[in-house]
Amino acid sequence: MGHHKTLLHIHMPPQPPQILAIDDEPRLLSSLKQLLALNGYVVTTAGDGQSAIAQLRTNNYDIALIDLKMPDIDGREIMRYVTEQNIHTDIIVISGEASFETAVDALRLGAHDFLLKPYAPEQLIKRIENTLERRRLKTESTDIQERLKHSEKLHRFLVNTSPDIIYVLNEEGNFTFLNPRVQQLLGFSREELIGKHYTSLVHEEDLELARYAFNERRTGTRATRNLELRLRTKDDHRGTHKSFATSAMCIELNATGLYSNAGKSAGDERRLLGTYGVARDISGRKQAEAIIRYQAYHDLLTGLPNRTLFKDRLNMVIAQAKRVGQMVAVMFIDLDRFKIVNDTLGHIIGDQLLRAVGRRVQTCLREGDTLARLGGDEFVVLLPQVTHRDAAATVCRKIIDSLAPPFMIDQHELFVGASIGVSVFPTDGATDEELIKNADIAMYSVKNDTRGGYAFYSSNMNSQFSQHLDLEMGLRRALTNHEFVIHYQPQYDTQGLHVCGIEALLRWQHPERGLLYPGDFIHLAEEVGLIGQVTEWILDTSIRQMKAWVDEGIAPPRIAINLSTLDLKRSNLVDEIIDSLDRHGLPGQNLELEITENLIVQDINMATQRLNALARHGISIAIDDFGTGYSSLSYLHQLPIHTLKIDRSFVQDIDPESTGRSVVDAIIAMGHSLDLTIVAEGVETQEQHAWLAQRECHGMQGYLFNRPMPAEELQSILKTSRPATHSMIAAPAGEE
Ligand SMILES: Nc1nc2c(ncn2[C@@H]2O[C@@H]3COP(=O)(O)O[C@H]4[C@@H](O)[C@H](n5cnc6c(=O)[nH]c(N)nc65)O[C@@H]4COP(=O)(O)O[C@H]3[C@H]2O)c(=O)[nH]1
Repeated sequence: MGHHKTLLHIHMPPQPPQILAIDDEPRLLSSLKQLLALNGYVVTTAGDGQSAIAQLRTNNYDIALIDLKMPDIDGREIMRYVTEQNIHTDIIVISGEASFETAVDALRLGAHDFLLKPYAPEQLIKRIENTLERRRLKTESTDIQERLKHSEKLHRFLVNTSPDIIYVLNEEGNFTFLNPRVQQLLGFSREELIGKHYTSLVHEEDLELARYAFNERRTGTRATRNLELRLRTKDDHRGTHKSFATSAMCIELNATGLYSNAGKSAGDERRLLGTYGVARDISGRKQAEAIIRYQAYHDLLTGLPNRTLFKDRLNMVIAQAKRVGQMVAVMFIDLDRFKIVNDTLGHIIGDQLLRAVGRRVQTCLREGDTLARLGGDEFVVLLPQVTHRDAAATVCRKIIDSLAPPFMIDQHELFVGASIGVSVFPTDGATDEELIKNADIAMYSVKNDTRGGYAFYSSNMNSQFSQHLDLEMGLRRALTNHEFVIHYQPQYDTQGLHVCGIEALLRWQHPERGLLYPGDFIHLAEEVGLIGQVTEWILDTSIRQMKAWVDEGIAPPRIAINLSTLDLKRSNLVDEIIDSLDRHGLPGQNLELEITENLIVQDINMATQRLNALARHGISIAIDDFGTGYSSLSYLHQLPIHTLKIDRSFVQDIDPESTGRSVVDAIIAMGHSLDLTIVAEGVETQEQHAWLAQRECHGMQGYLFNRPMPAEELQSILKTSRPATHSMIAAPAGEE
């Protein structure tokens, strides 16, 4: 802005006034010069009109003293020149003509003063001083005007470029001023709005709120501050602003009354002029708030409502159902094989699966039903209006059917079943908490018996559930409290004389419930993610036990340890086992790992890789429960398998004329042809033993010989038992 110059020159030090004296009489001119110099003025002289004009053109004079009558160019012409050229020199005419006309003429031509010859010197000095004083006042006032202009410009600039809408209303509430921002934010042009009532800009639902605020008359602390309002936007103004509601924009308003004598003394009359207001666009902030609110009420993974929103809706629905006497159903859905997918394929696939499940379940629901995700693989459904239980049952079946076809995720074909528990208001609970809890209990009962399917809550499920919870809590403590023990069951050779193998079987010495068997808790340990630690403990404990026996001079046969389906999927399993063997100084030849067929079939590549790594360390692999699983025999060639264990259900079916015989026959024949060791489980009778011995089954395990027993008991058996000649016996390191 070029105004700085104007502002600056005020502060410059005053210069001595410059005077040009023009007269054709040299004597007069020199005495004039003397007089002025004496009074401190800087004087230039010109003896004729020509040289006077030349001086005026090139120099700045404050004052020119002009004699009207001159031979060449007279005083009048000089004055004309000064006016035409817009020269800022004040002129004092000194004339010998005393006529009134001459004086008026001179003044009309632009002279500032008129002095009649002859004059007293002090008269001239007085006139000069007056003229200078007038000049000074004039410059000062131009400066002030300049400054005012400048500051007004500045304010206009501030108002016009303000990010906020700034407006002024008159006393009636009509717009008299609006800054250009209104057009950018709301789409209305200023011309359109000037003269209109403010209500034309306020969203209709906020009119009441805006009253006395948008047209605020109060001032100071009582005026409107930070009031949130919605303003209307022009219909064709969609998308140009960030507001999510296209027909409204959220603003924050500050407004105050405008009075005529604002800031003046108290006695003066205050006259209302209108309102001055500033409206700030807060749609960005509103949007951020909306996102935060969304996050607080939604599960970000699936975009479904979360527990908070679900409970909110459930409470509303319960209140309504109470009034009209209706039923409400809450379903608790738990995916059956989700954990396995998540543990083995990773959470990225797991997340995708959850989203896909959410989408499928949603297709089974109607508008008005709510599907929410509580976390993990737990979903809940709210059916707000249920006429009878069958309706809820139908939805359950629909959901189960919808989840039956495999999910294709990242080239994995994934099967996830669902267990659903249902609770119904008002019979199964009066509050949101109760209904959700009881649906959860019903879901657990489904999981416990069948897995997959649905069940309605019934009060006797409660005790089962609390037992389940107790068990879960107890299990978490069992490891640290040393409540696990291992029982060992020997395996005998064909004749049943020599111990040729040992199986380690886990027991839980529960502080209240006594000795628990794996069937009671292994599944739970898998579910709550404790199985890894449990396996590690069994491996370490049984390897240590073996080493202790070796050290005592007992040559123990190979020990078999059961792995859970989840164990083989752990990438650190192989290291864990080798570490444990190394730590106790026991060779891999002493160890056998029992795995089930299902595990291998699920991921044959991974199984091959891990089992080969184990086999390289001399560890042998046994297929447990052989014949009960997928029975896909093809994998047997690929894998380093050493032993097949015939499931006890077949062994116990070995009666004359029964089908069990032919199954066992087939398994044994196949084992022989593949050069595998065959061990029969659950041998309880002499007949079974005899029959198996006749078929040359290599090993036998069962109550006929021994039940699983504590280490000390087995130790005495091992001491008396002579090592069998069969290859199943591991040669203790460094012996033979
Ligand atoms: N009826 C009858 N049963 C007999 C006879 N002889 C042995 N048994 C039982 O048959 C089961 C044999 O173990 P499994 O098939 O590997 O089946 C095991 C195994 O799959 C699993 N398991 C046991 N210990 C562990 C372990 O440490 N880790 C893992 N992951 N699973 C284990 O739990 C299952 C059940 O173990 P247990 O209850 O100890 O049951 C054992 C054993 O006590 C008999 O003559 N008649």
